[in-house]
Amino acid sequence: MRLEGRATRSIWLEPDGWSVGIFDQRRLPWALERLVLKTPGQAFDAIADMATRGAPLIGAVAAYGLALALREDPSTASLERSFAHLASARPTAVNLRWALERVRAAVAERPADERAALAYAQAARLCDEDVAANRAIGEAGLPLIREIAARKGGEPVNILTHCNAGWLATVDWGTATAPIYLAHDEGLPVHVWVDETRPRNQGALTAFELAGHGVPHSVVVDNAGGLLMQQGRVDMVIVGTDRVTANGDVCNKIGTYLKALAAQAHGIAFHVALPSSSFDPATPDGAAVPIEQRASDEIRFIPGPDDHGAQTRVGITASPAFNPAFDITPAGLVTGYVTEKGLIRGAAGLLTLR
Ligand SMILES: CSC[C@@H](O)[C@@H](O)C(=O)COP(=O)(O)O
Repeated sequence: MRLEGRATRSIWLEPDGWSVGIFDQRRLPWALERLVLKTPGQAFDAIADMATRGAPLIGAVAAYGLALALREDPSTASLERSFAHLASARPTAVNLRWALERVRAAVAERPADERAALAYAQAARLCDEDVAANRAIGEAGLPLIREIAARKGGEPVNILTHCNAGWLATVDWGTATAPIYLAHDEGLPVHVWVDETRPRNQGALTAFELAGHGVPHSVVVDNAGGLLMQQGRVDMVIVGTDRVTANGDVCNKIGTYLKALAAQAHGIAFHVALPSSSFDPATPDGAAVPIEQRASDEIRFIPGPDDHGAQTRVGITASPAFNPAFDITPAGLVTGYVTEKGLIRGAAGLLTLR
């Protein structure tokens, strides 16, 4: 998407041709800082500390992390060690292991001196595929917005989203945001309710993106969704996902489930956008997904700039806190899965993704 007037992806190779550039998402939306990853350890830290985040982008960073490891040491021992280490950076998004497996499969049977170049090529291919998949997700989701727009005869289509499933969370376009960007580009009136998404406030990233693309939006606190739906001010909900299991259960950022419950209570469509890399047919249902448990300080403190722009944090509570990062929305609450292969209604159709 466009950033500072230029077409920009969320991950790139630096001019040296081998180190990997990403944005430090911990600093957004206050500052646009880039990080340069030169070692697999730096790739691991960027994922674990959430400098980079979002299921597809985590996969892309891990893929390049494995390429960086093979550049240092192309042995099989190094491949397996780095694979295991990078795979442990975060537990929930299935894209992480998927991407690492793609790279490992491309290099494992090849001579050591070819492995780094092959790994870089595979990581680049995976990134290009993600961009194409997200664009296709946009095309598959656009008719949903068109239908509502036609019904509303010129009134804005109000779309609620949770977390950041935008271009910053993928390589480009985003998943949940791709249909929104395409709708906006073709002149449909859209307005996005952006859930703040405590505790990491990924809604601020979504708002940053939407502002950059000129899409009207409002950030709301996570608890506002129920009221907005009750008042008829939400036409559809669309979210991304970290993993959709074989039965169609959806693991996504904590708070997604409550929005799905509210949407069902009010007869509002609840759509999940996903590339096939987020589908995990090997995990039977949501109960089997490892839910990441993050530090309680993420709840107890909020980071941000002070009045002079210096990074600081403020306390919210001195009490113990419990911080599960994801939740499970049962398949029965999902109206449709918006995928690069089209709109899928019903979990059985997900099997076409693998
Ligand atoms: C296209 S991104 C989909 C999901 O990864 C996204 O909604 C989400 O939950 C991200 O969680 P995060 O903890 O910020 O990595």
